[in-house]
Amino acid sequence: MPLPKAELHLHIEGTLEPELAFALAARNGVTLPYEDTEELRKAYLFDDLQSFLNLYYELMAVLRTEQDFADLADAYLERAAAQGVRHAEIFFDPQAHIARGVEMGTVVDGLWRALEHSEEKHGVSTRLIMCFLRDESAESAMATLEAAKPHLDRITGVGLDSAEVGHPPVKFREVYEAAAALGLRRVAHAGEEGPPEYITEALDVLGVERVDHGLRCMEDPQLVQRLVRERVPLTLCPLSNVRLRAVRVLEDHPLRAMLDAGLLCTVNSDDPAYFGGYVADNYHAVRDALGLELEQMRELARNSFLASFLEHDEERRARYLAEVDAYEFGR
Ligand SMILES: Nc1ncnc2[nH]cnc12
Ligand SMILES: [Zn+2]
Repeated sequence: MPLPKAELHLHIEGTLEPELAFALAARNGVTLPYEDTEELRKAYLFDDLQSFLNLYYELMAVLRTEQDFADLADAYLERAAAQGVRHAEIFFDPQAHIARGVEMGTVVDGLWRALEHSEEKHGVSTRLIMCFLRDESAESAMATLEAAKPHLDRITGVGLDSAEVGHPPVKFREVYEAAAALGLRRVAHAGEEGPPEYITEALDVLGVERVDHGLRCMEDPQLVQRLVRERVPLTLCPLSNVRLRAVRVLEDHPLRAMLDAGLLCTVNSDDPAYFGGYVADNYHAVRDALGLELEQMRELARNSFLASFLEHDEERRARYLAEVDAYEFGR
């Protein structure tokens, strides 16, 4: 049995495996510019975030109906459960779908079809986090928030993703203020490719409660001190960082140094269909590359529940934490 954990940084569109992409393409009469899954997999060699995003947005063309989104989410939840995930806070990118004529309601209702049965079917509790594309305008983000209003009973929070450099958090100040006024939780990608200043800005201007990635905080010791002091969780994605060349090899990943510094680190998969592993694969990869002790593996799992948006369900959080404490490795 794998170590129980929460996954807090997972783009549902990034779980689109080549086999499902081709199945959905056939179902929807969409032609993909790849002969087969093998040829598609050969395109999974990325130079940076943008080169990945190009393929990520291209493949989304196969997602058209509620059932497509339901199938996508259900496939993820099944895999996640097998990797020990007990709770998943799932990002989705509505603007990327709306741009193709797929409405917000289709996306949310479709995802919900899978999420509403997730506990009984997979033993995984869930939350949905709607991300704004930071390389689109602030006006577009605001219109997206407006379009989400009829669905807010199923959306826990907002996030910020896509191409980071040149799109600082401050661009989305008003949108985040409006989201906060609606009672939505706030997170943002910052410090993946962008500088440490983007992390500070995400905290001070957007009021985020968690930083997605936050990798580059290590360049600024004062920022590290602040993140430790304020117990700001970071949702790290080690295999993603290697594939998108934020770090050269996993052995160079700063995770161990970050834990030693007292940062509240979590390990997540980001876009597992593209980066060579789901969340337990990420845990195992960092354990092997960085020589993490079993107690550090437990710390990562504990952190994932502590950093989750489960506070309206403290009983459940306590149950998950107890499962981590009781977990025996190697059994
Ligand atoms: N790692 C990542 N960074 C920014 N935007 C993304 N969208 C999907 N994955 C992403
Ligand atoms: Zn991400």
